[in-house]
Amino acid sequence: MRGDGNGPGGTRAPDEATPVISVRQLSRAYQQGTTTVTALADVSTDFAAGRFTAIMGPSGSGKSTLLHCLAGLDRPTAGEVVLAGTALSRLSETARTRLRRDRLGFVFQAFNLVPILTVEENITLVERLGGHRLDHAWRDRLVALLGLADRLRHLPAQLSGGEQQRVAVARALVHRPAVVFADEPTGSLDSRTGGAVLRFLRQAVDEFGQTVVMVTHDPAAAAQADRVLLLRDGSIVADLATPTTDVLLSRLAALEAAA
Ligand SMILES: Nc1ncnc2c1ncn2[C@@H]1O[C@H](COP(=O)(O)OP(=O)(O)OP(=O)(O)O)[C@@H](O)[C@H]1O
Repeated sequence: MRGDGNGPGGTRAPDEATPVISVRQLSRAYQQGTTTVTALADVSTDFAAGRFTAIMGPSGSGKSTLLHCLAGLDRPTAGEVVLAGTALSRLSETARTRLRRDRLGFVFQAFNLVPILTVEENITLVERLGGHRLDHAWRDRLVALLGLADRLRHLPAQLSGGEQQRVAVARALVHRPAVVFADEPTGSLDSRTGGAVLRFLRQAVDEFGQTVVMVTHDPAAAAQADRVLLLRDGSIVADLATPTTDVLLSRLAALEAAA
């Protein structure tokens, strides 16, 4: 069942009514020589805790820019992101780095594992970096759920793409982040292994109350989400509740045709 269940390691699921991210009049412009490119134009929305949101849209519509601004990886030109109660614009670069490390989890298309560390060391990297004391029972549960128990001493290069992405997912969830940001998490995987990653993200939301925000080009992946935001030219043009793959395909085709 969606939206209820226990939080990570047995805590209560977060209150769905409380936005974990609030975005107000967010704009991001890039200067390219004498031209200004508007990547985001006056975006306002909220992301409820314990929900799975996908962000879709044609190439260049601003998906990555939005994700990067939400996660404090990029600074907007105007507007504000309040993440887990903290206004990002007020933070120094160091404080934003700390917030990303301590409160957020990231899954990228290219896995981004540390090649010289074992699977176990990659999963617990946050502990080495920040003196974070991890809940080892929760870590072991994640390892088991993601089918990684017999891979812990391997190096990333010894794993398949699907296994590497499952390690990245474990690393993203192990410190119980306020939000997991996933940028094309299935983009480098075939549909079967990508499906396993998506099912696990869905399970993390349903059973552990995790909040997930994912950028994807794949309508079948986005159809796993509770909510899909469609972007065009840096603006949200549709906000859809549990759309099917077919609905997303036709909405995206209409956006491409109108471009
Ligand atoms: N660092 C940058 N410098 C200049 N322009 C940029 C930069 N990053 C993004 N842009 C521009 O901003 C717009 C939005 O880019 P963004 O990468 O957010 O789109 P996207 O929807 O994620 O695209 P894609 O699906 O192709 O990854 C595009 O026109 C892009 O060229």
